[in-house]
Formats: sequence, structure tokens, C-alpha cells
Amino acid sequence: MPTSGNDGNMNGPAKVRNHDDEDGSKTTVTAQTIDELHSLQKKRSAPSTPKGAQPNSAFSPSDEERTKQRLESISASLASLTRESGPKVVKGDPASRRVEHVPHHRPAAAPTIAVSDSALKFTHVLYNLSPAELYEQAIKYEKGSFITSTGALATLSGAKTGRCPRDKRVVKDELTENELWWGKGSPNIEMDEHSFMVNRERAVDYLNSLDKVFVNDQFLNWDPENQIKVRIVSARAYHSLFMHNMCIRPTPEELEKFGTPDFTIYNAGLFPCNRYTHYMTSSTSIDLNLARKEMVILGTQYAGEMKKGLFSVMHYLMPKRQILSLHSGCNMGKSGDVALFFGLSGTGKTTLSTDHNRYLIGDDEHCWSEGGVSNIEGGCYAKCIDLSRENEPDIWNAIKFGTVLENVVFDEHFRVVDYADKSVTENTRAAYPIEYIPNVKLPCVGPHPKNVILLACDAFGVLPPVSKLSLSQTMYHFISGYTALVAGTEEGIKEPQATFSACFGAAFIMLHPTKYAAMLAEKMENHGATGWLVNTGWSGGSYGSGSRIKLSYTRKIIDAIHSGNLLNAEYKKTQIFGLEIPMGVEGVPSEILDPENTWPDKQAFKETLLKLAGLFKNNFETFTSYQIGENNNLTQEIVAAGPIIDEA
Ligand SMILES: Nc1ncnc2c1ncn2[C@@H]1O[C@H](COP(=O)(O)OP(=O)(O)OP(=O)(O)O)[C@@H](O)[C@H]1O
Ligand SMILES: O=C([O-])CC(=O)C(=O)O
Ligand SMILES: [Ca+2]
Ligand SMILES: [Mn+2]
Repeated sequence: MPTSGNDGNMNGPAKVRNHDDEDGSKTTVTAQTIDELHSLQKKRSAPSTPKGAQPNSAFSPSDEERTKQRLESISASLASLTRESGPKVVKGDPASRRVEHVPHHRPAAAPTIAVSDSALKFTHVLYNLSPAELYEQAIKYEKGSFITSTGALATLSGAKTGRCPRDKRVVKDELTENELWWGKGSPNIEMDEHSFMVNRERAVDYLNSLDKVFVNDQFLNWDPENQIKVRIVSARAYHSLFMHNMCIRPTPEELEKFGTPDFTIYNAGLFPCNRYTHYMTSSTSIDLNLARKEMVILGTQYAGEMKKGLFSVMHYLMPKRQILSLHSGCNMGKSGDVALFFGLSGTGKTTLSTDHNRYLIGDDEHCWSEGGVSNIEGGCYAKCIDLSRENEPDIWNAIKFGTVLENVVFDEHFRVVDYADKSVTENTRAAYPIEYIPNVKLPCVGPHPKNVILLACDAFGVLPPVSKLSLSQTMYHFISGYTALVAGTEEGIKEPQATFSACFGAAFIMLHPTKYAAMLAEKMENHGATGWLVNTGWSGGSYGSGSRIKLSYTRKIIDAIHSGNLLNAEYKKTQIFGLEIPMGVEGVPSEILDPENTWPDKQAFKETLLKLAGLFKNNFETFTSYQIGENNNLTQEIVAAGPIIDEA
């Protein structure tokens, strides 16, 4: 606060003075009290639709009515299903005196047995807070929340720093029993409706026991005809800001018309599930009920569960509308050419779709419909381990005010993040709104893809840096969903671990993989898309002797795919995997294009290649008994497009 020059009291505490003091100075405030001064600081947000008359009343009767309806809707979301109709909800922070609109909530003649003390208390609702408000909530109330030197919000996700796929449950009822993929290899582990309700009640009771909950009303999917309205009820500002960034943010006008959500998440992750509950095998449970359109989270605060839980929902809802949901990144060139980037975690979807020379449509979850592609999300979720300004400038610059930084380590005084530090976890992450990437394509939609790039981080070092795939090879590798990362990178040399995850995201799919594969084949064929396999992993030997392919080389390869130069290059076919590899790529040393050249020990190369081929074959066996598409020809072609191990 500026101090008046002729005040004569420069050393004392600043005084609040009235401006019609004797000196009539304009440098003093008009407020009479500190409270009044504070009340001047915050201006009411303008109502989203201009109301014409009554410029002084910020809330016209219809605004009031709308607020009441919204609180009733939230009260219904939070209602216990075994007691009275819903908790008393109040808008605003309980710590601030400005509490708005207590709805007159009168349960309809509840029987005494249904009345409990919890029915007498209020639950404050912090509804669609802004990033600044969420920062303040996090810093005030959530241990481990700090502002980093670039303005991001550093948070801790608690004991869980990654997803828990084994704790995911899906309600098996008459409908889902037949519709979903169950059994071996499926990510859908069943639970019954009753156990779901036990967990739901547990989550709702926990949330209602708090002074306040956060509620986000947002959208999924940039395709306006297939948009899904989601409500996220959570206990932490971290969760609310994460979803604010990751889902599509409604405009004030859209929020006014929001109405009833299509899907609701109850995130009670701070509270464990009860292992006496049927189907519970740990204190963590992520439960999906498609009939009720609800998800319950207990026993994990890792925010990625919400993001990927909703992705599972989309993997159910979209194929019903003949829309293919994809675990892929997506970008578009200046001339409108769209590329999809599939790959398991850590293979480069976010890194390679964030390309300074192209428009970003999205980094992780998309839909491919009759109209083209659309991003499901409103934000990106980038891995931060070893992040550098040089290699990934756009992601680096996106880590600023508003961005959630999970589980990173920083200097205690300057709050400069050390991205190399894995003390909390190797899975450090940044969640930021997509418009933090400068060349974003808004709205995040594009025409039909021209290139479908399958990313594999092959730590065995035997897959070529790039190969052009036939349609059946694309399907073979899509269904296989291969990558091989190295487990404990710090404990010296370890065998790479091959991972096969159908559709490059088996943890999120709800139907049998062949359903998605058939849709992809049809769309690629109809729109003339070319498939590519890009190894972002090892070259010159397996993990331990070779090294990871330079990101700059991979970027050159991707450039050549986008430009169309690679489509017409000269090719040769590899042994065993039968992959077409180019003789040259601009900016990439030719000798690395055939991995055999880069291995000093040719015998070791051959053995490792055969070993990997065997792993592919074993994995694919479970799919050979399924038919893909309308007739059996495609299935046979796809099986034949895998590696051929000649025993002779
Ligand atoms: N040649 C390369 N190509 C791609 N990424 C590379 C390469 N070399 C190193 N990397 C690193 O590998 C990581 C790829 O992670 P990225 O976040 O892009 O994975 P993702 O596929 O988006 O995973 P998720 O689905 O978990 O978000 C980054 O940290 C990147 O810097
Ligand atoms: O969901 C997460 O935690 C991160 C992610 O994108 C993935 O694993 O594919
Ligand atoms: Ca990613
Ligand atoms: Mn992902």
C-alpha cells in the first residue's frame, strides 16, 4: 500500500484513512475499517449473460433461481441413498464469511430411522473455482502444495504415484455381462451392484463429513455432437485443478445451461475402501458403474485415475455410436494432414505430438468419427522425468501458473524444480490446459488422419527406428500393443520387460480388442491412412549395451512421415518381422535404419530378434480364435502379418 509522502508517519504501520482527511490526499483509501477495505479488494465476477437493467444488482432473481437449482442438483449428487434425501449444501468457502444462498432444504417427512447427525450439518460446495482460488485452497489446506519458481502448483499425490489397474472394478449386470470384455487379459474385473453401492455410500458419507467439497462441472470431447457432461466431486483442490485442466472448460454461458451431468465421479481418494466389502482386495478401489453413470474412487489420491476412468467410460459410450476411441496423441500439419500417435505409457505420444511445426489436437485421448478426429480432453498430461528446455521447449514453457506439477522435487528456497530427481517417483507429471501449448488447434478437432504412427519403445533394440506397415501389419501391431521398457533403471543392467497391451491401452478398453481393431481397419481403409511403426527405444544393442534413439532423430523420422517423403522412399524388407524399412531418411544416419547394422554382435542380434518374435507370437495366440470384422479374411491376413519364425 502506498504511503502518503506528507503523512509524517513513515515508520509506523500503514494506517487506513478516509480520503476527506484535512489534507484531502487521494493517496489514502475511502474505507472506514479493515473489513471494509478488504471488501473493496474483490469485485463480483460479472454475470455471464449481460442483464441490461439493474446494473447494481449482481444477482437478478433468475441468477438466484439458477444458483438454487445448481445447489439442488449438487445436493442430489451428494445424497445418501439410505437416509434422507440430501445434505444441506452451501455455496462458498466455510472460512470466508461470504456464504451464499442457503437453499431451504426440507426432506420430505423422513422417517426417524433415516435421520442422523450428518443430516444436520452443512457441506460447503466450492463450485468450478478458478485456478487462482484453487491455488489458495491447496496452499492453505493441503500439505505438500507449493508454488514453483515458474508459477506452477507443486502437489503430492500421496502414497500412490501411479494408477492401480488391479484395483479397478466394473459392475457386472445384465447389460454389461454381455456387452463388455471379461476374463483373461481383460482390464474389467467384476463387482456386483450391491458392493458398488456400499462403496458409493462410503465415498458419499466421507465427502459429506467434510466441511467442504470441490465440484467441477465440465465436458469431454470437442466434437459438439458427442460431448459428455461430467461432474467431479472431490475433497482436494489438487483434484479440482487437475480436472479443471484436463477436461474441457465450459464457458460461463455453457455452465448456465449445464443441467444434469451425464456422468459423475465421487473422488473420496483420501479415504480407504473396506476390505470386508465383497470384491475388495486392497484398501484402494476404483469402481465404475455404467448403468448408474457413476465412478467411485477410494484409497488413492493419484489424479490420473479420474482422467483414465473417464477414458474407460468413453471407450464404452463412443463405440456404441460407431465412434472409435483411441489412446493416442494427435496433431495436424499446416496443410491439414492429421497424424495419430499410438503407444503405451512412456513411448512418446505427448512428446512427439507436441511438435513446434504442427498444430496440437491432443496428446492422449481421441475419438475418430465419421466427421474426423476430436480430442476428448481439454488438457495434456506430460511426463516430467528428465524434462529439458532444449528437447521439449513447448512442454517446458507450459509449466507455469495454472499447471499442476505432481510429485516433483524442488529447491526448498528458490522452488526451482529438479526434473532429474526421482526421490518421490519416476512418474512425475505436469497437467496443463491445452492452450498452454502455443500452436494448439482450437477447437481440438481435425479431418480424417493420413498417418497412423504406432510407437514402441523397444528396449531390446531389434525393431527398426521406422517401418512402413501394410494395413494387416498395422492391425497386428495395434492389437499386440507392444513396448519394452526397462524396470529399475537405477539398479544396473536389467532385462528389458516386454509389455503387450491390446490397442495400446488395454487398461482402458471395455469391449474386446478386436472390436476396436475392426473399426480402426475400416476407418484406415476408407480414408486411405498409412500405418507406421516407430521404435523410440534402443539402437546398437539392447538396454545396457546400446542406447536410446536420439529424440532429434525420431523427430526427423516423424517429419519425413508427415511431409510424405517417406511414403515414396526406397524400401527393403526385414527378416522375421517382415517390416519395410527405408534406405534413407533426411537428417538421420542411414546405418541406424537397419538395426542389424548397429549391433556389433550379429549373432546376439539374431537371438534377441527371435526371442522378441517368440514373445509376440505367444501374446497373439489369445486373439487368433476371434474373428475381426465382417468376414474371416481380415483375421487370417492379420495373423499372417506377424513375425514368421522359420525353424530351419
Ligand atoms: N527417441 C525418443 N522418442 C520419444 N521420446 C523419447 C525419445 N528419447 C527419449 N524420450 C523420452 O521418453 C519420454 C516419452 O514420454 P511421453 O510423455 O511422450 O509418453 P506418452 O506416450 O505420452 O505416455 P503416457 O500415456 O503415459 O502419457 C519423454 O520423457 C521423452 O523425453
Ligand atoms: O494415466 C496415467 O496415469 C498416465 C497415462 O497417460 C497413461 O498411463 O497412459
Ligand atoms: Ca502422455
Ligand atoms: Mn496415456
